Amino acid sequence: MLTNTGFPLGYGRRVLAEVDSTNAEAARIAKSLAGPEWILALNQTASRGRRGRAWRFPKGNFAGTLVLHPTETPDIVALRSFVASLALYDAFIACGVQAHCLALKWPNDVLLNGGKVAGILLESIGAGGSVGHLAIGIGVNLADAPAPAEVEVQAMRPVSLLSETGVAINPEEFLDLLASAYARLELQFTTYGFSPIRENWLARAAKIGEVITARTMASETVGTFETVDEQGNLVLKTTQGRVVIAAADVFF
Ligand SMILES: O=C(O)CCCC[C@@H]1SC[C@@H]2NC(=O)N[C@@H]21
Repeated sequence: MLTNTGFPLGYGRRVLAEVDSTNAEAARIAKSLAGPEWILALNQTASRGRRGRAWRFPKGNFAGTLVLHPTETPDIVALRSFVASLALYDAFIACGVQAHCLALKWPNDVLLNGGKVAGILLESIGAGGSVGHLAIGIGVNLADAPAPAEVEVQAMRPVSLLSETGVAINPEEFLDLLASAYARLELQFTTYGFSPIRENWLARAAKIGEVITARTMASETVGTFETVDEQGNLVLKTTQGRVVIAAADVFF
């Protein structure tokens, strides 16, 4: 259900002119929030990406974090990266992007015409073994993308929504689409569990059935991308048999 401002009921929304990182802001304010809250920054000065990488943020792009207060165990909480990827997919469709141009890359990138248009950084905020609060940080190249030379060698080619499709949308409009899509999928996740999310994710996955490389700091595994299991792990069929991978960077 939407409020009369077009934002999903029960979700808070704050727009900051500038912040270091919306995920850092999420960590600062999470305890003071009574419910789910979207934090959008129109300028972000210290954007962070997965695995300690920097994330380039030119003005006009989307930098937002959803703060949640989940009560499940950490392994279930982490599956929300798939919920967020699907929400991004649906938000792009709502912007007018053709479905055949979009794909989801494990664990949680969104590809547009084969290039990376959006990334997700999931961080738990809390003490001890409990998650406490969850920050789902989302960066979307709406207007501009880094030049290939600005990202790691072998990283996916960065692309922007504007350059690939001609669709011009500002971050606040994009937030409305994303927040609606996320709220619908979050309800599906908490009601029916991971199965429907997993099926929808797999139906949109890039390179299923093809040979890919999964790389961690310690090892590299080359194999056929078989599936993503019920725990969200990547499953590769290799010459040594089935390999189940919980965390890695994937290269095509
Ligand atoms: O490495 C990735 O693919 C994830 C990038 C996530 C970037 C977003 S922008 C909003 C939020 N705030 C941050 O500092 N990072 C995330």
